[in-house]
Amino acid sequence: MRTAYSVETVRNAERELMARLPEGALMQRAAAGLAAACADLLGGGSGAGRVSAVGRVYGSKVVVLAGSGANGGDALYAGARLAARGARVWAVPLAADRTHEGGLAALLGAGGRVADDPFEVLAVADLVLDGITGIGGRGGLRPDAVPVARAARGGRGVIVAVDLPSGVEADSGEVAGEALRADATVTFGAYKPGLLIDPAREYAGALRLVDIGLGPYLPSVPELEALQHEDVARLLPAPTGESDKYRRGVVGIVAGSARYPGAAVLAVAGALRGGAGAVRYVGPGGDAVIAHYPETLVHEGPPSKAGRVQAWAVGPGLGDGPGVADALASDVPVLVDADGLRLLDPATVRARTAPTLLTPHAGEAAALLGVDRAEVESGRLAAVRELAARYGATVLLKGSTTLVASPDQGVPVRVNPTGTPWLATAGSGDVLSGLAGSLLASGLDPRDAASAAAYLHGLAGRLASHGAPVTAHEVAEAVRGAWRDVVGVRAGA
Ligand SMILES: NC(=O)C1=CN([C@@H]2O[C@H](COP(=O)(O)OP(=O)(O)OC[C@H]3O[C@@H](n4cnc5c(N)ncnc54)[C@H](O)[C@@H]3O)[C@@H](O)[C@H]2O)[C@@H](O)CC1
Ligand SMILES: Nc1ncnc2c1ncn2[C@@H]1O[C@H](COP(=O)(O)OP(=O)(O)O)[C@@H](O)[C@H]1O
Ligand SMILES: [K+]
Repeated sequence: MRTAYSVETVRNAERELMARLPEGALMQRAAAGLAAACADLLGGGSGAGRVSAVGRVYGSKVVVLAGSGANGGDALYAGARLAARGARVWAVPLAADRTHEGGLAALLGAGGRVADDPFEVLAVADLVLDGITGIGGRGGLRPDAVPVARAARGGRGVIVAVDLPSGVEADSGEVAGEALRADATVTFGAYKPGLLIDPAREYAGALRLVDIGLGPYLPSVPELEALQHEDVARLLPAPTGESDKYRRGVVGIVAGSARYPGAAVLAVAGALRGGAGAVRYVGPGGDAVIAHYPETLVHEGPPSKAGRVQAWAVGPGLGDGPGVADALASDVPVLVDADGLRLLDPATVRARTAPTLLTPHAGEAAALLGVDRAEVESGRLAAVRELAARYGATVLLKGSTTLVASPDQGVPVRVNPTGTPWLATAGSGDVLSGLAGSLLASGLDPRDAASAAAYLHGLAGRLASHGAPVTAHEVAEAVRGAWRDVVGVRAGA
């Protein structure tokens, strides 16, 4: 599990740890880890967007952009370490009289210099350390930092953000104004939410975490968590000798309409790959569904007359078709997506006795919240939390970063680490609905079902795409490969 902690939590932990260490020790740990990561990148270490051409630290040209806080201190001390290994290092202090004194002295003592002309050195730098702001930064870059940041980006050097790319909001992932896009970010003690959530995540490049000993002082519950293969493997259902199709769970799919018949097929395609023992389709698209998947049980509806299911997934391509209210009136978990989300009444959802899972994209989330789509996209974390609270439901917010929030207090939001922008293709959300509904039917709680489905769906997207366009149907077909990859089954086994 990868975890992320808010600025306040990180600062509290740092305070406790610092009280037990000699003055300045923590900054030295950070600087040592940062310098090691830079040496790796200068040596051609991969992972970052740009790769340094110099091949070694000795003789390389390094520029340190130093803001007025401790973030600048980290960068300057790391610069000093690189200078001691033979790099030519220039400092560019951005707040002349408030530069970290100890850091600057260390850099000058190791043979580094203050740049006479920042733009001249940025043009030739092999590596630029962005120490303008870290967790103390507020708002985008200040105007005086903007030309320097642009020159850094315009040069050929690898840009390494210290703790965070300067200009991004650590707690929310928002970017209010201009920020410095990095090739790699070396972060200290813990990931911050902004490093994992777009738009800020886009600015961070490859992530590296430097352990500065904060672990024992961080609370057990983070603000944000990202499942990894082993976490998802533990969640996925596996049939046993006792299993039969009903015990494995039956998922009901309410999707498709005369206008969108394909949505029924795609939602069923996802559901069939999701671990339920049977898929029951309810709606007008039964013929198309059977033509593609004869293993589906079909019924014209309404859902309450279609037979017992352990969970419903309602909404993809439904248009104004019926079925949402009927499914919501049931006593089993219900996933509501797409057209099912229109006019969804919070009171109806809150009154349900079984869990509800909503899966909006940014446009649907914006409509539910009564705000602009851009507001949701720039503040995903706040939007998903607000929706979960308002509806008393688990919410999976789709998009470039997929987030899953629980309505319960003190439960970390999950951020999905898999996926590819190639998933932005018509119908891929329908596949996700079916997949998540199937996992709900097989007994996962809504938060686990949503995050495991997003994980598999994102991985399937990557496997099916391999860097080329992919269709929703192919994503569904690749789910089995993703599942095997997650549970560690090798081909041929
Ligand atoms: N607290 C600790 O124990 C440790 C902190 N560390 C470093 O310290 C950083 C936090 O240091 P600080 O609290 O001094 O804060 P920062 O260095 O992140 O930034 C604060 C300074 O930046 C200025 N500033 C704020 N917003 C700005 C903007 N938009 N544009 C330009 N300047 C802006 C402020 O006026 C202030 O002087 C961390 O991110 C990390 O890099 C590390 O050394 C590890 C240990
Ligand atoms: N830029 C992106 N990067 C990664 N994944 C994306 C991006 N845009 C969309 N997706 C994913 O693609 C799927 C699209 O779903 P949705 O918006 O419901 O489309 P549709 O209604 O056509 O099925 C979701 O899983 C979403 O998270
Ligand atoms: K920074």
